[in-house]
Amino acid sequence: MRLVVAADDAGVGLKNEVRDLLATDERVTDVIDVGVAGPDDTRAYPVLGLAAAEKIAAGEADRGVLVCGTGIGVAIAANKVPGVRATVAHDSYSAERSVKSNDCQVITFGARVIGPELAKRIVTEWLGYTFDPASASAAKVAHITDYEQAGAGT
Ligand SMILES: O=C(CO)[C@H](O)COP(=O)(O)O
Repeated sequence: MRLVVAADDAGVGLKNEVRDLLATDERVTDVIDVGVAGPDDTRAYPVLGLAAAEKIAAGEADRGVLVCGTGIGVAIAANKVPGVRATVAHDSYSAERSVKSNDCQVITFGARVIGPELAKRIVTEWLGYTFDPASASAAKVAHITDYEQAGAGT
């Protein structure tokens, strides 16, 4: 699995911890870090959330882990990229359902909300979940995709 990671200055510490963990996971073949590299880079969360989501939309990454202060801003930004589904998930059950129910490719964390050990545990679990396209959830996700592809609001 190819992962993309990104964070703003509020999330960079947690992002780097998660990135380093992912690099040691045998299920992960590649980790693309689109930044920021450190807290001195003050580019705002939408820049990083969009950059990471575009890697997924372009087929360069399979999934992403994004971090900002709350996880909310990067999730909103990532969800603006067609075909990308992102959510904050600070608990194990939500992380599981984000994949199994919603086929989310992106999980986001708030570095001001969740501690690094819990975030890393959730990411480790999250890597093991897959979406079943034959499940009853598939038609529900397809409804969203169909709306998006038809041109939202048109
Ligand atoms: O959490 C954030 C966006 O959801 C970000 O890290 C901080 O945003 P701000 O409160 O607008 O500075």
